[in-house]
Amino acid sequence: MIKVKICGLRTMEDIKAVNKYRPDYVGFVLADSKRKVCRSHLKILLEQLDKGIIPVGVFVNHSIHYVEQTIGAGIKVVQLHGDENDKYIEKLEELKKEYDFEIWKAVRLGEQPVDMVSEYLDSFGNVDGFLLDKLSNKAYGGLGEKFSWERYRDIGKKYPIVLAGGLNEFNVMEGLETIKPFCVDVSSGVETKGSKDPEKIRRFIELVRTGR
Ligand SMILES: O=C(O)c1ccccc1N[C@@H]1O[C@H](COP(=O)(O)O)[C@@H](O)[C@H]1O
Repeated sequence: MIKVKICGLRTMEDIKAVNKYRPDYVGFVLADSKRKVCRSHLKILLEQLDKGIIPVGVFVNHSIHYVEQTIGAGIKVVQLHGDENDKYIEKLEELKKEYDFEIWKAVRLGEQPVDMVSEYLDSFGNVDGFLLDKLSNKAYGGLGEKFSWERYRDIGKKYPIVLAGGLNEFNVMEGLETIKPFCVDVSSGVETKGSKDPEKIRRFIELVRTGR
């Protein structure tokens, strides 16, 4: 079954909604953003999160030390959404001797040639997933903008892909069909006036799981 990640949780109300509708993953943004949570607040939210839901930390060019401490706080997937390179990821992988976690590298797509993107993905060796998002000069992510799925449709066949960027209940089925990811990731598309909307979360998860 396709996995679902709901990203950008900030409040106890958000936690209650995901505990009720049960996505596979939830994301907490540790980077500068209107959705940023600090680590002490993250720990409080994680205490209330259903243990069957996997918590993902979204990092942008953080130090390895900071990421390690956040894994220590209970994060199970490290989503690298900045300019982290293969050397950075090699160092992070060292921590797998001590902690049980996955690494997802975000790749932000604009107009880059498909071959170049493939080469770039190959340079990362052992990451557990590639998260495809829209490239923008406004922010590293969370903008609710989609990239050209058609242009990159062959990438999904070769790599474990998390599809992100501008997903919502009206376009996610087309995204699944075109990119064939193992997981879809949504933040802006399940918000109303800047806050997570439990009803949109429910509809998004139900649609991905049942096709209706
Ligand atoms: O959500 C943010 O504010 C954010 C900030 C910095 C890096 C990544 C961020 N979010 C990630 O962006 C994608 C797409 O989100 P959207 O659905 O288009 O709003 C998603 O992976 C979020 O985890």
